[in-house]
Amino acid sequence: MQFKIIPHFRSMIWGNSDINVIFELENEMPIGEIWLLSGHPLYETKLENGISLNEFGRSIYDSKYERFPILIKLVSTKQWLSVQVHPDNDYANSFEKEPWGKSEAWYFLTDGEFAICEDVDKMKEYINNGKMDKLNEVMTFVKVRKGTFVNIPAGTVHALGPNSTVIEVQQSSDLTYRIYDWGRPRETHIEKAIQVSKSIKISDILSENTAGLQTPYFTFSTTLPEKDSLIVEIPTEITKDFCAKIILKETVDNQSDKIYVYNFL
Ligand SMILES: O=P(O)(O)OC[C@H]1O[C@@H](O)[C@@H](O)[C@@H](O)[C@@H]1O
Repeated sequence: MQFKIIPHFRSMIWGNSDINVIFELENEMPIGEIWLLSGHPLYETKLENGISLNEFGRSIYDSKYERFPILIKLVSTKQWLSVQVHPDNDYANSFEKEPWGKSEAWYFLTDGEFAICEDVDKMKEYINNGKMDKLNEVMTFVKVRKGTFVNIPAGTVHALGPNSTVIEVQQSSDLTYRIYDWGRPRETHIEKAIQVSKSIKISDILSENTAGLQTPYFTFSTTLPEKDSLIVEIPTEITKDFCAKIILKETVDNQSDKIYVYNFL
């Protein structure tokens, strides 16, 4: 059985107006995110048959989760996103009354760029000395090729770069603590960010020339699982009818123009 999921478009200051053109959208602001699959209260996606994702989820896992446990977006950029960090489960439970933190991972559909901070103590020094506009000095900048996977565990200080389009899989959370927004006037959340930031090495999160990656929360891959599983299938080419599909306990042929998310229940 397969169910198409109706996508939802979110404008972002750093978004990519090419997406507005592809989907023939009239929004004045560029679209930055297409929410492909979400049970999050900010936007709950519906399946093609009118059922909400959470309703569908409950028919599978009963009341084990308060909402569908993963959230999948297409993120497309023209500018840098903020330098930011996400909390882990413990912090989100204790201080945000949220069921989950936000570990995430990206698959680059285009060549692109991102940055992370490998030395959080140094970042704190810069923040304490008011050197916010020099934070780029404590970031490691990485250019990547189309087809690269990047894991961003909660606590990683990161920024997705301009002219990058990624499929982003994450725990179902919208908790983002911004540290620096490149001079744009949006709110920052420095105190919380400092509490949750961890030093992470590039070599531990970059997966080039691999079939995918596994996190404690999901598997994200160019290949299908060996055993029957609940699978989300995502196309790698963006066309007007671009959408994710849920595939339920069915043997599907591995297709080279699709990527898959599974092992998330
Ligand atoms: O705070 P801004 O720059 O708008 O970025 C917010 C976005 O950041 C990305 O890294 C992802 O975590 C997205 O899920 C999130 O919505």
